[in-house]
Amino acid sequence: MQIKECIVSAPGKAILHGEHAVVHGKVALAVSLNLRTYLRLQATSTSKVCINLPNINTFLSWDVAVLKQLLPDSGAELGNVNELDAELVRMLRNFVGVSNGTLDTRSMAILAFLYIYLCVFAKELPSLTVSVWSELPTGAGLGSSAAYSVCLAAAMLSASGTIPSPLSDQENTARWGEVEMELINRWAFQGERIIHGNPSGVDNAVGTWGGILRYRSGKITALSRVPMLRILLTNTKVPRSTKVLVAGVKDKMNKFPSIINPVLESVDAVSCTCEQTLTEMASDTPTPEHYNVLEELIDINQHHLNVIGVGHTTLDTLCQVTLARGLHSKLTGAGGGGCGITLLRPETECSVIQNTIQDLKDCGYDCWETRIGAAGVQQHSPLALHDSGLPSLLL
Ligand SMILES: Nc1ncnc2c1ncn2[C@@H]1O[C@H](COP(=O)(O)OP(=O)(O)O)[C@@H](O)[C@H]1O
Ligand SMILES: C[C@@](O)(CCOP(=O)(O)O)CC(=O)O
Ligand SMILES: [Mg+2]
Repeated sequence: MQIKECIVSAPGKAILHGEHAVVHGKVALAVSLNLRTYLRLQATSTSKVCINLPNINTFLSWDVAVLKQLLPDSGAELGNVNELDAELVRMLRNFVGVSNGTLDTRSMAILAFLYIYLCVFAKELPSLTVSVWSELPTGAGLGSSAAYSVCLAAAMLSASGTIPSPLSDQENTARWGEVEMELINRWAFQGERIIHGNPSGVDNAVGTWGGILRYRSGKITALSRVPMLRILLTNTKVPRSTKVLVAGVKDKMNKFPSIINPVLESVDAVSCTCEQTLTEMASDTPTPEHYNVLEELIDINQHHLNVIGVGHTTLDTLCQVTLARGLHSKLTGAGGGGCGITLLRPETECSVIQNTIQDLKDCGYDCWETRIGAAGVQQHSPLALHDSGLPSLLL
């Protein structure tokens, strides 16, 4: 099979409000980040499928003939785009040698890759090499799993000819149309399901569309009128697993439904109030009162997230250290460690920001000001990335 080589990228995300609640049908507001995952797919004639994942120190290859044995004899259609094929996942777990409850970083990345590869190329498995490299910290709440899944979906759909390349001759970087992005998003969601267990779909939606999104039960709305927000990102560097944290919230809901459900309702109201405030700020000149509301919402939500059991002492420290400088923070993503966001007000002085960053670095955290609203999934010409500082295996 003649496949089309390609290089794609997708952004990470920060959730402003609604993490965890969004898994249970509540509203989340999420923004794309200027940190991306890049994937290069190359055609080979080795009769092998190779995957290079330097961020997680994983370099593997399989014979195409061996992978063919995983396809059903009947020629029945494999996992369609709307549903995870439980039988294929079970076979892949056996093949990779992992149990159902595995949290192993490598196994989940490999399972997601093989699943999408087998489903998209089911008719004729090609030999190829896929290399992925990310600017995002892995497993820290910034949606690295979704950016990885979006890249896998975009590259394999494109290489198989299922979606056309959006790049014209003169272009270095281009984006797909709505129909193609819809398909990429759906396959990426299946990748997220393999990595997360029970994802809401908000992360892969941001990785696909980029920008600032409102997300509720699969309904994605781009917020076009929002003020330019300045945000500090802090990585506590405490490792955690989204899958475990999401399952923990579900357990708490089952144990104390009358206590936890109202908290999730309240998180929903926080997201809606934040959306309303952002819309007001974009239509009028943002006032200090608007920022006061945004700060209060951050504090309220951080308490809620602690109540549902996804806080961490390092995140408490983040909130205390930034509050000592007059700034408000909350965890972002699954919590339990990982990253937090801090809102910067327009009048916040440079020296305050620099001192806050230094305080947080002194705690052993990484901290930087981020730019939000980056483009969603893109295809690049090899030329576009030549001076980009990406590792040579991608160029
Ligand atoms: N660059 C990457 N290369 C390989 N696997 C990745 C990469 N980024 C993310 N992953 C996969 O995603 C998992 C992390 O997902 P998750 O626990 O949801 O955290 P995050 O908040 O970063 O999305 C990793 O264990 C790995 O399986
Ligand atoms: C906790 C959750 O709301 C976000 C998880 O984000 P991350 O994997 O921690 O980047 C889960 C989800 O929405 O699927
Ligand atoms: Mg994730």
